[in-house]
Amino acid sequence: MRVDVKICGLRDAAMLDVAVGAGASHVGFVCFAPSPRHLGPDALAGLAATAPRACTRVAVVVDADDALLAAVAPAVDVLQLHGREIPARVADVRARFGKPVWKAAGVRTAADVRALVRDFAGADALLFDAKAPEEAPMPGGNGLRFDWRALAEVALPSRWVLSGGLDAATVADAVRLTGARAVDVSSGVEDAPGVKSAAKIRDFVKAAHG
Ligand SMILES: O=C(O)c1ccccc1NCC(=O)[C@H](O)[C@H](O)COP(=O)(O)O
Repeated sequence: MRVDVKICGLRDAAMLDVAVGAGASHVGFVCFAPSPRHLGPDALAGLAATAPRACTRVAVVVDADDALLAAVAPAVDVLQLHGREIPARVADVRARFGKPVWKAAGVRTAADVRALVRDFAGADALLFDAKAPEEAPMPGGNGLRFDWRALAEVALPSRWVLSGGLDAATVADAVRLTGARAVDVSSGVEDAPGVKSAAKIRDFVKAAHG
């Protein structure tokens, strides 16, 4: 079975086309003002509308309130909550907005992974990212990797996504070592923060599928 690939942090139609053409199954749009990949709700909706139906559109938000979620949810297929949302908030967002919810969080140790799996059984998928440094302005999109061995010690749910510091050079090993069926990348397919590279996107998807 082909590994699902989410190219995250897309900001323009040209790179969206590259991602879709390369074979990405998911495309991600970040709505979080401190991010160099930030799109406001209108820009996000406009770009998401151009994605083909076969591609799953994911909105990435951080501790978003209902007003923001109401603005982005109709434009996408999945809401990725990438902040300090608690399990009850995940359940609330699922019920209120009628979209699958991915809970994303930074992990460092097997204990972190175990806690996430235990606490967020109600999420439609878990996205394991690297823990951001305390001083980092963003909880994700930092190009940082965690020790994938943390995943091996925990019974994982059926739907989870491997993320954090992946690139074309590492993704095949990451898939082989973790058994991931879905991977996510942002910095690893960029030339600079927020500036996607067509060549890196193509290389990443090819390596993930390889
Ligand atoms: O990408 C961002 O700018 C971002 C900002 C705030 C929260 C989440 C963000 N990205 C979410 C993603 O799904 C990223 O692809 C994921 O964190 C991995 O990023 P990277 O390590 O740069 O590949």
